[in-house]
Amino acid sequence: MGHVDGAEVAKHNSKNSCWIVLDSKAYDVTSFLSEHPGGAPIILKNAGTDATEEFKNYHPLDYLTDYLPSDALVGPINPNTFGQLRQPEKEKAAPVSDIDDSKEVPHLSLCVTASDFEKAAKAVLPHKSYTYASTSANTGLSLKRNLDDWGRISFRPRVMRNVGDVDTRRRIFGHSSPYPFYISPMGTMGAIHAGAEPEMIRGAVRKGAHVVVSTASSKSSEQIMQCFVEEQGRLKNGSPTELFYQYYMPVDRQKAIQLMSIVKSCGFKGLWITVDTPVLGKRTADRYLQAEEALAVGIAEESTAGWEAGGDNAFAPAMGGRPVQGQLSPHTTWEDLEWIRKEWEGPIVLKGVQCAEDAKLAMEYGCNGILLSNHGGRQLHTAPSALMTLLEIRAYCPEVLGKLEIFLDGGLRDGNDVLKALCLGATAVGVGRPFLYALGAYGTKGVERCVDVLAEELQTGMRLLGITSLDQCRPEMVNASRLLNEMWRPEQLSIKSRL
Ligand code: HEM
Ligand SMILES: Cc1cc2nc3c(=O)[nH]c(=O)nc-3n(C[C@H](O)[C@H](O)[C@H](O)COP(=O)(O)O)c2cc1C
Repeated sequence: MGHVDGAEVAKHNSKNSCWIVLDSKAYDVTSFLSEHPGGAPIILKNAGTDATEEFKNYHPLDYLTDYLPSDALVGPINPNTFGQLRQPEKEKAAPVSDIDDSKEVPHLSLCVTASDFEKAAKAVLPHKSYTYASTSANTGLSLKRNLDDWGRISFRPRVMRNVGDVDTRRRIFGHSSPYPFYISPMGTMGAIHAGAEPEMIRGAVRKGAHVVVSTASSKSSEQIMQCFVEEQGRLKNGSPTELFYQYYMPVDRQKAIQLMSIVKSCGFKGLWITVDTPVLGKRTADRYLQAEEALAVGIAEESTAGWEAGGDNAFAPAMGGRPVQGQLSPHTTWEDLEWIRKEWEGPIVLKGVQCAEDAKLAMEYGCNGILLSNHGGRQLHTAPSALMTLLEIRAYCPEVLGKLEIFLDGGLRDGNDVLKALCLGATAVGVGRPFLYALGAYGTKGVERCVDVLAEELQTGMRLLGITSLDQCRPEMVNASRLLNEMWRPEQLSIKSRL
């Protein structure tokens, strides 16, 4: 294949003919524009340029062979002609290359609650990145409910209990952590901080918090695990942090098995299969942004193309808000757990269980844990909060609580609230956005601070509640009447036996 000159590539910079240089090779991506899960505008802005560095912020180079048809390759770039390429536009929705000094980020000490990190992130992140992190489904009611429900349960504290020393340790599948909370899986951290997942992991390891790593990460599983091992090495393997893997099942069975074997060989301690995303929810803020971007580069008609509305393989890891071909299948069923179990011997958690019936099924299918979650309010409109689902489980299939490890996530912004979940039978709680915002605004230091903020609230909360270890959490320490009043009730009370 002959070499191509930069000047030739530079000419192909429109939606009618769009070439781009990635990893020193020119590609004709004209027909791929409408299929790109991250949207056509971002590629068009980089048409005729060398976009390798920006590309690597979002995805591994393997994607070029995985997702582009082989005839898209035009040829390697003539090495002396890089200077002839178009120069990328200065002002674009790029991931933060570092903290942007021109914008004011509050001093880290001013982040006193977990919610404060959002304000800081909003101040420094590019609009697109902040939108990606903060967006939620439809009218935003699922997200709002997640945030509100923690406050709708109150404590019933005991006094005079000698609470001088408190122990906040908890185990997840036998792996001890200093805290009963962990960092939830979130995709595309490269859009939030140039250090991406490794930056997040470093903060977690320094504090001993467990992390669930997303399939949709900006870095490969191997890179993430390598960073983990290096950071552990720096701390003489003294950190209790372990990494678990959040699994979006690829449609292609071979790829699904291959991914699982990578996860296994990397040494992740458990598989958290996301089951609330057969298709992507309607991410409203992302949609506005896509429409604006498309209008700005004059391709409004592409923005309503079929690939946006969903299809057989509909799934997009968050930011683009578009379905990704070949990713999670809407055809997944409970029976799939049978072959998954053959391939994966370690703990399996179903992430995204939202009613008592499914909690019971998860137990019957041999799962080791369930994560009660509505994906941070990013999927189904008016989905139940995790607390609501937990109350349902207590009412209709309490046997699940003794058999499975129970995790909750969504809207937790105060360490005290973790205690409410534990009193009602949870093992631990996942925290998402606060850590992402902390990463975006302050990198590793922000992640560490976010752990400290939650941990301090938790410790104080335990003392004020009158307990010194988490084993002492009991249902009678909380008043959940308000949520119980609104809990789902079967039309016929015999449902309990049918669950
Ligand atoms: C031309 C070859 C390209 C291919 C094959 C490709 C492929 C993909 C795929 C498969 C995704 C889905 C997300 C995932 O699975 O991780 C994605 C998302 C994305 N891509 Fe690309 N991409 C290309 C070029 C680019 C370029 C040049 C940029 C930026 C300069 C870019 C920026 C993005 C962004 C921002 C997302 C959204 C990330 C998310 O939603 O999580 N892509 N791309
Ligand atoms: C920006 C962002 C990206 C996410 N990416 C994923 C993902 O790749 N896989 C997944 O299972 N859940 C993902 N989630 C959902 C989280 O794992 C978690 O369920 C949710 O964020 C918890 O709610 P919180 O952000 O209010 O704490 C994502 C959430 C956010 C905010």
